[in-house]
Amino acid sequence: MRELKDILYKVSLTSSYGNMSGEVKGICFDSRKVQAGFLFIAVRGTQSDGHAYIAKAIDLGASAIVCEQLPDSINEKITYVTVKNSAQALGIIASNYYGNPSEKVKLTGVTGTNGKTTVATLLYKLFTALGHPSGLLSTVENKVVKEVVPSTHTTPDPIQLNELLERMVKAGCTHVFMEVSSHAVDQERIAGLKFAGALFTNITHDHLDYHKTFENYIKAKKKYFDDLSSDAFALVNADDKRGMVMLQNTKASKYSFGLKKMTDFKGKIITNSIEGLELEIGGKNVWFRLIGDFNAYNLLAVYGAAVLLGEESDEVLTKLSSLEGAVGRFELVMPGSKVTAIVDYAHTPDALKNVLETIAQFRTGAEQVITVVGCGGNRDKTKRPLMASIACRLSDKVVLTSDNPRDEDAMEIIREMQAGVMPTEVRKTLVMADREEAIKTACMMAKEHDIILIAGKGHETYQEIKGIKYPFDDREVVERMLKLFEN
Ligand SMILES: CC(=O)N[C@H]1[C@@H](OP(=O)(O)OP(=O)(O)OC[C@H]2O[C@@H](n3ccc(=O)[nH]c3=O)[C@H](O)[C@@H]2O)O[C@H](CO)[C@@H](O)[C@@H]1O[C@H](C)C(=O)N[C@@H](C)C(=O)N[C@H](CCC(=O)O)C(=O)O
Ligand SMILES: Nc1ncnc2c1ncn2[C@@H]1O[C@H](COP(=O)(O)OP(=O)(O)OP(=O)(O)O)[C@@H](O)[C@H]1O
Ligand SMILES: N[C@H](CCC[C@H](N)C(=O)O)C(=O)O
Ligand SMILES: [Mg+2]
Repeated sequence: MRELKDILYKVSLTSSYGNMSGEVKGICFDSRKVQAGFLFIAVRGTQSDGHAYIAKAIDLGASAIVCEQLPDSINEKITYVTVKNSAQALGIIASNYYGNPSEKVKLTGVTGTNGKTTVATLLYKLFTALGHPSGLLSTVENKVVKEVVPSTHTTPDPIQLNELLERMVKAGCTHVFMEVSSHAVDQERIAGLKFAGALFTNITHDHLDYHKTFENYIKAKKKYFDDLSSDAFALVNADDKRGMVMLQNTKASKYSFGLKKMTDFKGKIITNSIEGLELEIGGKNVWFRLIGDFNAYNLLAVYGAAVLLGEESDEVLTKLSSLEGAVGRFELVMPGSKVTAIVDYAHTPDALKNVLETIAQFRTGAEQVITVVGCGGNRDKTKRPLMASIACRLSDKVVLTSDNPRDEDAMEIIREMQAGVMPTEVRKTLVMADREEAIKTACMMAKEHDIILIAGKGHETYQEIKGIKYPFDDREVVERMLKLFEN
């Protein structure tokens, strides 16, 4: 039996009314999911305010309410608890409700604009290969040892998150690796979690629709490090302008990695080819299967974290050297075809630039680089002209298309992208809002040895248009089109 007062352990209450020893049958922050005997936590969101649904939650059987402000009319049969920040309270409550699972594993979080999925996935694969039952919480999928649990967010809400962590503990996981998005930090989805370690990959332009300014975006990431405990480690990319800023106010032990400065985990690129990367790392030259300079940073982050988690350096490098990255990241479709087709999840200006610059390093110059790219709807609009501009500067032909338009008009998004196309580059662009047609057109235009980059959706198996997720997989579409034009 779980009593309310136990579930509220470590939550700082500003007031309480009613029975604090009642049994809590479940916890919930969405009134639509409340059942009899549940605790409802009213959270202020971006679209609406959970406080407006307290009465509805009680109608559905909620017996206790956590809120920042009491409703005008109080129901004598219900227990009310007020707190300063109910989103933060929700995190702590969810941890308590599921038995504080993050304290029973070594939980390592990865934050940064790009590279979170790659680093978290590599860590999960590495620790599995090293013989540690592990868990993963990522954009692509969640994993409880080998069991796949579909993912809806980069970082799940606190209830899903702690429920998954509890399942991982029960399945015997000793280590868990998770992505920590800036939205999650800002919305307190990770409040109440105990981290053994935290990693910072980089910060570049993204999510200004949500954070409004780049400074706020940096602050959200930094808060993650500010809140770590003194027995955790914080490992940051020293070559990123904001890497050391992340460490400024943390109580955790401070470490850094990089290619340029003197750091705790320093690497050097020896060879960078379409086959992989050779790095000087941990005093050795090691071959890796990942492609592109940016992946040297991801590999160093993984190596550093593994060593800080107590693994033996040589064994880490041996195992890491045989691993592949995450699906939909620089993924070659039908390798060996006449045309090289790459699907990549680049959905920020920096990621797109990195991927196209990587391609530029490998190309001979005789072939064409054809890029198919769009930008997501209901997301940072200021990325749109920048991404189109980068695509044009670094490609021979560009097909501007749709990503996930969500609630926006697909053509309007493309028009905003076109604002970034210089008059001299207009002749190399085509507009084709239908993503399948856009990929088909790229394949039609491609001659032998040409390179097609399909950017933005990576592993996604849907396209979201006006609230409906239609099945769509870049990898499947390009494979079908390549076969169509093979002969
Ligand atoms: C903008 C954003 O991040 N929104 C997230 C947020 O929802 P919200 O603040 O908009 O919620 P709201 O609709 O205003 O509702 C406020 C409160 O009222 C409650 N409510 C609402 C209606 C009702 O009838 N009853 C009721 O109780 C809601 O349950 C909620 O508690 O909190 C919800 C629960 O945690 C999230 O599902 C939701 O993610 C939306 C769907 C989303 O698309 N988020 C994206 C932007 C996101 O989080 N992305 C990051 C990755 C970004 C990256 O790094 O690239 C991620 O971690 O996935
Ligand atoms: N360290 C890095 N630096 C810059 N770009 C990177 C880095 N790692 C990956 N990328 C680029 O960013 C894309 C997304 O990578 P990944 O999925 O690992 O990032 P993410 O941070 O998890 O993204 P999201 O915020 O959507 O969860 C890749 O497809 C690649 O184009
Ligand atoms: N985590 C990112 C993913 C973007 C993927 C891209 N395909 C898009 O839809 O914009 C976001 O939610 O902003
Ligand atoms: Mg991710």
